Amino acid sequence: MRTAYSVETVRAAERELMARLPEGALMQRAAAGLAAACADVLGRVYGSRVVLLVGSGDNGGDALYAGARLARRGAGVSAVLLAPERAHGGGLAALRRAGGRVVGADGGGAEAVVGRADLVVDGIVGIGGTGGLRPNAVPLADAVERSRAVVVAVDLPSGVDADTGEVRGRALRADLTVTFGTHKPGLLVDPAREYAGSVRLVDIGLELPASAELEALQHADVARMLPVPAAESDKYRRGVVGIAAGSARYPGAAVLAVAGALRGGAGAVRYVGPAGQAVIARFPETLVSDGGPKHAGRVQSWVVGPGAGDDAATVAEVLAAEVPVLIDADGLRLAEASAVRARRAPTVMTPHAGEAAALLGVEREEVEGGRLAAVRELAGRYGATVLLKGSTTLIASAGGAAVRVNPTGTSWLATAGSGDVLSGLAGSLLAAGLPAVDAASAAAYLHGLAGRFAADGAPAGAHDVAEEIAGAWRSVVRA
Ligand SMILES: NC(=O)C1=CN([C@@H]2O[C@H](COP(=O)(O)OP(=O)(O)OC[C@H]3O[C@@H](n4cnc5c(N)ncnc54)[C@H](OP(=O)(O)O)[C@@H]3O)[C@@H](O)[C@H]2O)[C@@H](O)CC1
Ligand SMILES: [K+]
Repeated sequence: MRTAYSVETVRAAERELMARLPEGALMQRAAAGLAAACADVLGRVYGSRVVLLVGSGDNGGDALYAGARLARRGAGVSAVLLAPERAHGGGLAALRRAGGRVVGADGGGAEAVVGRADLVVDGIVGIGGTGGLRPNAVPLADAVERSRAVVVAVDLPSGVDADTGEVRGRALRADLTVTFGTHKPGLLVDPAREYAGSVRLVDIGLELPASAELEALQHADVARMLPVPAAESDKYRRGVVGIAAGSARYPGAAVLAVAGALRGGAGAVRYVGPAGQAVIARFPETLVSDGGPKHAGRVQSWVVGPGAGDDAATVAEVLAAEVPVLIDADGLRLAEASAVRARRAPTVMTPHAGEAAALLGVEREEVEGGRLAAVRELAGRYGATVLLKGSTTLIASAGGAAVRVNPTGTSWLATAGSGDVLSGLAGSLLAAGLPAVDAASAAAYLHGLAGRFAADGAPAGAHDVAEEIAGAWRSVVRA
């Protein structure tokens, strides 16, 4: 499991550690890790041209000490000071001793130096930052974008919000971010994550609490969650998932939700709704019934909503069931908030940004810009586990535990019907007995991998994604 901690927690851990170490030791650890990463990126340090963008705090200090290390190995290092009178004194002295030079930020000279750089180190601001880049950094950011230099961000790309992943204004785009002690939420959540490039974590010895702000599952975590049928399992013990989806107008949504559900580990899939013919033609193993959910027979979980059109009665009927329920797509619009809140069995809601915005009564851009706040707010309001789909899918539970961020997503998944497959898959894992947050996050993980396998560099349809779930499952449990 990869974890991320808030700035406040990082600061507390830093204070505790600093009290036990000689002054400056922590910064030296950070700078050593940063210099090593820069050397890797450069390949050949000797003779390379390195430009440090240095702000007013310790983030700039890290950059200066790392620059000194690179200068001692023969790099030509120039530091651009954005706040000359507040630049880290020790770091500046170290750089000068190593033969580095200092360039003023004003007057255009700095931009010319950036234009000739092989490597730019962004030490403008780290976890002490608020808001986007300040005006005097903007011409430099332009010069960096125009240049062919590789950009390495120190701790965070400057201009992004460490705790929320928001980008309120201009930020510097990095190819690599070297972060210290732990990931910060902004490195895992869009839009900030996109600015970070790849992320390298340098251990500086911080001791962090057990519960993190964010968690990103990895293969081994998902493998532990996935159901394994025992010798004596019958279909009810493996779980039966009910799918109440599709309409005369959208029969395909039912087919795709069933396709996902059949690959999710439940022992059987029941379908109720007007698309029974289409479902059975494609998947003869489905148990199709034409009464409503109440008359469908025993299920251990329900999925309601994909392609449901305006069938509010079915949504209400499903919400009254005392088994875990997943609400998706049209179901999110049709569900009564009070009926969701009144449920005692777990509820999972799977909105994309537009649906989440409608539920919260805000603009879509607000959700996209502040995904972490939006998913937490929805989970709290509905007393549900909420999976907010997107380039970084987030899963929050009502209790306020760590938010999960799915690391396997791919933009190829932004295709019609892909969400229907996901809801069937997650519903199936719920029927198999996974806790709501695990069912939702394991489903997102497998779905993302399946999307990557299906696309493999070329567009793929939602049914292709469903077919690759088995391959994704195998790759997770065999890793
Ligand atoms: N924690 C750890 O374990 C370790 C931390 N280490 C390092 O220290 C870094 C944190 O250092 P830090 O506390 O000095 O803050 P930092 O980010 O350099 O900001 C400095 C000042 O910048 C200003 N400012 C604010 N917003 C701004 C903006 N948008 N654009 C421009 N300027 C802006 C604001 O001052 P203001 O101008 O508002 O008075 C703020 O106080 C951390 O990221 C890591 O690299 C490692 O060395 C070792 C282990
Ligand atoms: K930075």
